[in-house]
Amino acid sequence: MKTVIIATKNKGKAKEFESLFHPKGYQVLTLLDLDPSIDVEETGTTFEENAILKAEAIANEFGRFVVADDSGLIVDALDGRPGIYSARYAGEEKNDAANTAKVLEELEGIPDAQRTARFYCALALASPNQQTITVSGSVDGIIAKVPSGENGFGYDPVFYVQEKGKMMAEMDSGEKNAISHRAKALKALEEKLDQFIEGEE
Ligand SMILES: O=P(O)(O)OP(=O)(O)OP(=O)(O)OC[C@H]1O[C@@H](n2cnc3c(O)ncnc32)[C@H](O)[C@@H]1O
Ligand SMILES: [Mg+2]
Repeated sequence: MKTVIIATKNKGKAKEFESLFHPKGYQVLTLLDLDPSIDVEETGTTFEENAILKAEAIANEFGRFVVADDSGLIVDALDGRPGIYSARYAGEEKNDAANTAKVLEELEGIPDAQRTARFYCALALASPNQQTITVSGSVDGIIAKVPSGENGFGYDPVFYVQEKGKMMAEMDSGEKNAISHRAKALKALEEKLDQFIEGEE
């Protein structure tokens, strides 16, 4: 079986990449499998820059091609926050519930019409031998007032997707993968992946 390395330590992302890559015939390995002690500093100012930093560092570490994901929640009423700081919004411990609570608190008193947001995902594909490629995807939503749903991760329990009439965390993985920012970015990457892998051989 073909293997793809994803430069992530986020369990929620890892699960989604598995369900997205398995049907394409790839086994997924993440830093959680390979070496959880590796930590790449996310010093970029955009999702793309951070995805490139992670992908290139891990590609150089393992000497082969790697995909990295940098993603987050962009809330219009918060001037785009938490944005690239989504993982650590409420502190270094990267607590999903605390991050979500902080966003809800900051949006207190803001009516539904002004609670518009989107998830954004930048993917970088890097290798020691080739020029790095980036792609992106996004999905629009509204920040709910009360969390609901057990599925997914991160801000999914407060991200209401109007076209589906439910919260992201109320969708099963198939439903989320049909509309998510990550799935859209991966679709864009898919078109370039085969050619990139040929360049490796
Ligand atoms: O850097 P890696 O190791 O990949 O893991 P991370 O959790 O630090 O990942 P990011 O730096 O890309 O930060 C992304 C954060 O944005 C949020 N996020 C991204 N995608 C999401 C999704 O599909 N559903 C809910 N929240 C999401 C969530 O809080 C993530 O922790
Ligand atoms: Mg991170």
